[in-house]
Amino acid sequence: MDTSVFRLDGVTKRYGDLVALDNASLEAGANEYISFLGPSGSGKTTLLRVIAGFEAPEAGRVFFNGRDITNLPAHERGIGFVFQNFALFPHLTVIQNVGFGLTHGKSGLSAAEIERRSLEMIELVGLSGMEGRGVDQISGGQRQRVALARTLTMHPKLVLLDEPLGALDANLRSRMRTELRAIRERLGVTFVHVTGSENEALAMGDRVVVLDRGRIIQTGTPGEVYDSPASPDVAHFLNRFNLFDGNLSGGRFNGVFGSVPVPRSVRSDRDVYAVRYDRMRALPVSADAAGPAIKARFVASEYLGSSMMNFFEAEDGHVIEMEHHLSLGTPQTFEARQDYLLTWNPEQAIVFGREASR
Ligand SMILES: Nc1ncnc2c1ncn2[C@@H]1O[C@H](COP(=O)(O)OP(=O)(O)OP(=O)(O)O)[C@@H](O)[C@H]1O
Repeated sequence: MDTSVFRLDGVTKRYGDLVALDNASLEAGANEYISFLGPSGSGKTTLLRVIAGFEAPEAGRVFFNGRDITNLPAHERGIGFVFQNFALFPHLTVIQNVGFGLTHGKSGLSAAEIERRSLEMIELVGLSGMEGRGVDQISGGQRQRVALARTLTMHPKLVLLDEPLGALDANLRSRMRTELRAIRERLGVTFVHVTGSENEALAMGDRVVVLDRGRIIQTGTPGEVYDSPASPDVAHFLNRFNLFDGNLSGGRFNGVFGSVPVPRSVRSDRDVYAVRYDRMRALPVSADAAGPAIKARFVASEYLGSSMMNFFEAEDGHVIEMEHHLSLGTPQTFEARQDYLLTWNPEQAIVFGREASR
């Protein structure tokens, strides 16, 4: 039996010669929160639009609640969609926007029932007291909540969110993240969320789906994707790894940092050595590093709230990032334009290569 809320089977979508989605297959269960992560143009929005029914795929099938909906028009699918720009009706009040789908659709509900459901959703998204305001009299974050409440009043089992937090400032974004998760848990809705931000994808998703050039290149929990990126591209999109080119041969990786034994490696079409930013250590340039080491010049630090990011530049121009979590104690300070020796424990590196063991 098909217990998934939605399932994609080999979906391909082309725009002329461009393959926007290439044989994408994916399944989501009830009450899951899925994030799509990928660089600009990787097909995230296209995937969302195919599920919603705004785009018809050239190949493959789309199932929703066990039913093949590939040829069903968007408005008959019962799938909620929150647009990037919220797409609210500017001349309507908050409550009129929230109740719009029920008032103008085929709900058959009485005006009193529509009002009750709209008020319930307005409360859920934390906008009680603002029902009568025009949507031009509320903030960006509040408009985002109106858009969400408008979708939720229709009681969809699946809600698609296209970069819903992109228009919000950092503070509001992190509050909305928490609220979206809470709403999901209260209503038992499956959310699919498109984001270009690796932080958001890792923070919000029960599962993260990584896209690149129209292909799904990895699906896993945030922990799995973070700890075991499937390819150098995934490691690159996560924006948490220093990546070094080189050569994997006979169980050793030869790179700019020397020749290092590689106990485990991941099969890939190219040889890349990845070290997480928070695994890097800086020693005085005269120190004798026992393992891999690169001489690099300190460029700048950036305070990120819970951690400090330090930027170094190697002699070949490669920028190397080193993160220090402030929970681990006071960060090291570095002298501008001074050289340091950057090193790490090779056990903690992730190595990709053509001759890899798996
Ligand atoms: N209507 C369209 N006509 C032609 N090409 C399109 C159309 N919509 C999208 N594309 C192309 O399809 C590819 C995938 O686009 P899509 O919008 O899905 O990417 P995305 O991952 O959502 O990107 P972003 O993060 O920039 O929004 C891109 O190369 C884009 O230019």
